[in-house]
Amino acid sequence: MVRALAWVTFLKRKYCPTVYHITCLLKRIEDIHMNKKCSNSVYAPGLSADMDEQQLQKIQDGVRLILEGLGEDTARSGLLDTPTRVARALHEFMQPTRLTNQTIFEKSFNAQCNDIVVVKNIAFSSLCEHHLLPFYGVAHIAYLPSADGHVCGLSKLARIVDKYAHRLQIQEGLTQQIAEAIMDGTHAQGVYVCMDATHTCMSLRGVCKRESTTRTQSTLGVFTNMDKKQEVMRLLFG
Ligand SMILES: Nc1nc2c(ncn2[C@@H]2O[C@H](COP(=O)(O)OP(=O)(O)OP(=O)(O)O)[C@@H](O)[C@H]2O)c(=O)[nH]1
Ligand SMILES: [Zn+2]
Repeated sequence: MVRALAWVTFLKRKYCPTVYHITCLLKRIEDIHMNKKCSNSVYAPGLSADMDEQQLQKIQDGVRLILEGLGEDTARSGLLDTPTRVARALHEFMQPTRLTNQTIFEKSFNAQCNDIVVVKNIAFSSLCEHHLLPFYGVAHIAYLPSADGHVCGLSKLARIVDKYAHRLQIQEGLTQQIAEAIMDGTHAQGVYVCMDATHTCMSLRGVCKRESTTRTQSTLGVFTNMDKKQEVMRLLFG
């Protein structure tokens, strides 16, 4: 290891610019490869790991146009930095972590567990792909671990929720993607995901039904059996 580091230092010193460019190139190839390989990649589709100047510029230009469309003076002091702020906020929202599903579920614990595990009330927020307005609520997750009794860390279920929530979504698709990711990642025998959410596109505009909430569910593996599903519903909702 020490020798390798010394070697890198030597190379950098001697051929610094070339090494630098090769390192960048390799990193870029790795990024492209990771994004292609993992349809499960955490990157929101269309966004690269670090928003480049071009992407930033596009969003900023779009926000400026929206402001103009709203009849605003984009040169007034209060709005000067707004396009940049919105671009950064959107980017932050759409890209919370670089972890792939494989990395999230890398570790498992041999708990000899052959019963249902339930995690309730995992708060999430997402953006409705129809109106680009937030929808937010809680996810409830139940899974029956793999036949060999391995379980995943509880926080990983919340990480998966965040990963898929931080992109443009409809609630049904989000629910399904979370369930499938847990099923694949933990080799579970069954997964049940239920999400309750408020859609601001429905509560604050349009039909303006402030109190309305939407419940979606996805049922995989053994839980598609009615008895098992009822068991899981009892555990989750009493
Ligand atoms: N199924 C589903 N529909 C959603 C979700 N988020 C928003 N919508 C709905 O998407 C629909 C878009 O309908 P459109 O008629 O194309 O758009 P709109 O004219 O803005 O519709 P209104 O909201 O009824 O004013 C609306 O009915 C929204 O309530 C979601 O997560 N799942
Ligand atoms: Zn909407």
